Amino acid sequence: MDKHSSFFARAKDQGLVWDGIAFAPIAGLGNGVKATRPLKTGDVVLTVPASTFRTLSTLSPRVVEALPDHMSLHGRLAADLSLDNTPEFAQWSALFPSISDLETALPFFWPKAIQELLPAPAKASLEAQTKRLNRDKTQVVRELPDIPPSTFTYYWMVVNSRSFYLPTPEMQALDFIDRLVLMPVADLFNHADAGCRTTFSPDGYQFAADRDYAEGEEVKICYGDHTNDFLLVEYGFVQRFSRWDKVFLDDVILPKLDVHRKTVLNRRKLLGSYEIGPEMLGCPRTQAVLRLLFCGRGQWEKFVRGNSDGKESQADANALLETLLAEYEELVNQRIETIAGVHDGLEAQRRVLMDRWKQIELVVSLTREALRAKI
Ligand SMILES: C[S@@+](CC[C@H](N)C(=O)[O-])C[C@H]1O[C@@H](n2cnc3c(N)ncnc32)[C@H](O)[C@@H]1O
Repeated sequence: MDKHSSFFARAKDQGLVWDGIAFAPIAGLGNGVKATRPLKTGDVVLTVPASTFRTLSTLSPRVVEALPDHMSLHGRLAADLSLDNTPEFAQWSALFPSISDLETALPFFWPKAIQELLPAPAKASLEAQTKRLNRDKTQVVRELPDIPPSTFTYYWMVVNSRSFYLPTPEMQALDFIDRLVLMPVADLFNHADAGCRTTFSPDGYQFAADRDYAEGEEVKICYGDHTNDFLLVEYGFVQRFSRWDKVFLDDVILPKLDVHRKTVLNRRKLLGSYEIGPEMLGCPRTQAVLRLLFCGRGQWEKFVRGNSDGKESQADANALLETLLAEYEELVNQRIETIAGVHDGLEAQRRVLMDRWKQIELVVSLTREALRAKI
């Protein structure tokens, strides 16, 4: 990190305080944060003053004038970074992943043939992400034509993977997912499913150890209770074990729903995210969609309204779940075989896809076992 010493010196001059941590390359994760001494639970390791935030109130006049207020803050921040040619920004952005890092890691940049092999929930996240990016890009191409679209896309992904949530009154007018702040230095923390306690006050953000850390151990934060499909699309990685991971049956259920059933489910906010697992077998959404596939409409309405506990249809629901799990197991095996045989994309992209499908394979098999033991 020596070549970045002027960036960290400037951050200190601006009032950032860190204690017991240092910033260092972490094998396979880019840069990160390490404990430089044993840390005790509650030790404050980093304080970031609000005066160093990059957010709505710090957008450059050019961006404020050119881009409408109704455009996402995400897009406006990406435009702001695209136009920033200050030496301070050059120091900060020298720590960002390169374009080729992002092109390797983020499914958005993958060849279509490899994107097609993503699990359904990851495909849904990718579709939503692409829609948000394209909406912002259209606006920027029109209003700030000197920003090359590829530069905007790069910074849009940088904002996507490095921003924090800002709960200030001025953010309340924005969509929840758009209440964003960029915090140089704090954006070096990597993700774990449990990590440092982050506390916001009008003075800024504080990061405190959530547990004891040994000297040299990596200190992480939790980006949120995200599934691996979400982490892959938004951040470009999959965790080996995560308490927040979920496996869904969407790949086999969604193709079985006709337009009418999709409309009915959509109206009740029950379309997609049909979770499975050995403990719950099928979550309430899964139980609801299973019944929509075989119950009469009246019986289904009673079930989803909570006017029936569904006991009378449970045996049929279990039988259908078993059939769908068997179908999914076959599809998962096919995906694994296909990924092992394709040459599209990069080895790293195929590897992460394979890892994800192997995780799904395990959950499907454990769920089948648990269901068999029950029926
Ligand atoms: C906010 S940045 C964290 C700092 C980043 N490692 C860097 O070098 O700038 C988020 C990015 O770090 C990487 N990352 C964070 N947590 C990770 C993890 N647990 N496993 C693998 N990569 C991780 C991903 O590339 C992610 O998009």
